[in-house]
Amino acid sequence: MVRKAKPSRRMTKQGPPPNPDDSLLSKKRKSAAPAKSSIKKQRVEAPVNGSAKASSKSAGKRVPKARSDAAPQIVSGKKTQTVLDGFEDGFEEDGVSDISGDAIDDPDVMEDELDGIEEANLDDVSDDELQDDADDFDLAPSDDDVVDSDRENHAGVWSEDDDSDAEEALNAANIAGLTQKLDNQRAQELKDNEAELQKDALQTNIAADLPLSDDEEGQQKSLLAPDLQLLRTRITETVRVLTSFKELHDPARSRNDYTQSLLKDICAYYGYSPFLAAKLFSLFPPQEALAFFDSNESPRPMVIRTNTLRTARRQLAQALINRGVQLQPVGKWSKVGLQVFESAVPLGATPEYLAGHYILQAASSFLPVMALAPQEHERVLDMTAAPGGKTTHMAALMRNTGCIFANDSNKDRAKGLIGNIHRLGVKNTIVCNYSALEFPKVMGGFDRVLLDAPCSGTGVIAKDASVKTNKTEADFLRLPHLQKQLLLAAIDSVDHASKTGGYIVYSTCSVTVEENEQVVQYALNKRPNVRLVPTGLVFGKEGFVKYESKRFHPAMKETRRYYPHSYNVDGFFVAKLKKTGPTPAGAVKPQGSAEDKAQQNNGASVAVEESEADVEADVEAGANGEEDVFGGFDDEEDNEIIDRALRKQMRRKGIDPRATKSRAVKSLSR
Ligand SMILES: C[S@@+](CC[C@H](N)C(=O)[O-])C[C@H]1O[C@@H](n2cnc3c(N)ncnc32)[C@H](O)[C@@H]1O
Repeated sequence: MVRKAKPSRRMTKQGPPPNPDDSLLSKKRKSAAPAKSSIKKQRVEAPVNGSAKASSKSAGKRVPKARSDAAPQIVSGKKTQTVLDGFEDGFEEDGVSDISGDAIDDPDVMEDELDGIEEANLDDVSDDELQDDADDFDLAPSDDDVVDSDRENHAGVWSEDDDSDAEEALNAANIAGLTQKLDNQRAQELKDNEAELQKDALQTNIAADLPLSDDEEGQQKSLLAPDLQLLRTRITETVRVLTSFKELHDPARSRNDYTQSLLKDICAYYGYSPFLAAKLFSLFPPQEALAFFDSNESPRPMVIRTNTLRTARRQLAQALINRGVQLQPVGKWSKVGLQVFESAVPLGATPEYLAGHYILQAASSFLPVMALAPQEHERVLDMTAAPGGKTTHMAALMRNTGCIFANDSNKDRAKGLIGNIHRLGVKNTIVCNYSALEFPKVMGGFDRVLLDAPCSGTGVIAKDASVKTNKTEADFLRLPHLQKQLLLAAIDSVDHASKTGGYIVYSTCSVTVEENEQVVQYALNKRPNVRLVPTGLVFGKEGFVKYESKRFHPAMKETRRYYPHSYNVDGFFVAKLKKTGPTPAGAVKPQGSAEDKAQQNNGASVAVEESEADVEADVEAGANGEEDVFGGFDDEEDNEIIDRALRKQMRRKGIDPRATKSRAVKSLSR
């Protein structure tokens, strides 16, 4: 009987959350230096079973690293049992396509490995048999498995032929040498610790930036190390006051006063620019904001998506378990995700990886594709597709039928896209290399379009800490402008009369309102022939209908927001739109479409049906007596601000602002 240990926060399944609480407020901050992403680093120490420490140690013993190419075998009965627990609640029905003969015959599938995996079907094996199998493989490494380098080295020195004097002398010399070595090591450690403390103190720069009370100053002078602790305590205390302001505030200080000093502390503690700290802080109540900042200091769990064109999740799980990977289904909401807790092998280089049985993909990246729900035999456009995580997911859902156009404007990134398409055995996809802005002209009439837009990345700060400092006001003008234009292009590329679809999904890995609700609202205003519909996703927070002075369409609550502190996934936004009528006059028509031909033949404009969303928006606008209830979408004004921001940014990047605008835009959006 295997008892399950209470999982740590990092190992909890991704999905519907525990509420953020104070326990989340005690993580050490991470500097804004770009995070290096390596598989090793992403490894989560928490085990599937037992305490984190004990398990990671024993796993290290049980699974020698050099065994990545070893023949599949069950390494530990305990581990197998644990994963079976996961299978019970998470693997009931994979709902995946059978592995078609085609897929297996594909020359780039490793036949041997597939055979092995087919044999490892858990359905066919009883629990007892599994336990028996597991017992055959002892947890302790056998003599054959482990090369004891110490034993080899000492053999010459301590052989039975040595005479005892020489042995003693050698022993003494050995001990002296060892002692010296340990002393040196210790001295070096002390030096390193000192340097680390100094560095921390420099990074926080507290003394220079913040006015401190006499008490705090006294404490600060005594040692540099407690600075962070002091700062943390003050942050927690200020949040406490802001949360129960009436009861706890000092009458001499206003709410704004508290908020400003809290923001300063947040910048110092976590390393954000004041601009971004304020922007992100404004999205949440103070306590939740802190949980958000904290969660950006630790990585999200590593997740892989089963490629159901090649295998089934249960089979993949078994194959990886046999290689010493500890994993579990990502949560009930996904039938293809596996969360990896620890791996004895590099997950980007296993035979299963090379054979395209899975792709390393963040859990939240599943969500836009699940919302789009592409159907078999449809014609689908992925406007910004590289490196293809979502394209290949769509191909799997469509069981390699129909046709996907996978487009990306960046040629280099498109190479990665092509690589993934080949590795994963995708056969229904055409890769193209246009600016997606051109798309309705290049081709239209799609059943569904995915726009996974380029964005500021404020949802993935845990992966790329440089976002903390390198995003400026100009980025939050330039990016939303591009996103708005791209979304219009996406809408115009869809066939409103599609028998099976007519849907557009807009997503970003950013949490800012400017890049999400505001972009969707702009599209609702400009395209009365679309309306927001439910995403069909079983978890996620509602999009804002109200943010600061802005008011959005009530249907904006159908959009979904994802936060690292709420669901332990990357920050994400997903909106789903249904096209209800033809593209309005004046908008670019899909080339070759009936509307395009009609326009070219008659020079006449096509009538626009008024959508529900539009009528509602008009009614609301009228009721408020305002011209534009949502405000802030004045194109001319927008363009002027963006031009100015672009010129400024170009000068900073050393580009001549007198260069043509289109060239400048191109160079900056690269
Ligand atoms: C968020 S990434 C897409 C990730 C991709 N959907 C996936 O799941 O692997 C955004 C992509 O948009 C591309 N991009 C940026 N501007 C574009 C444009 N105007 N037209 C087409 N692609 C663009 C970038 O090269 C980048 O690959």
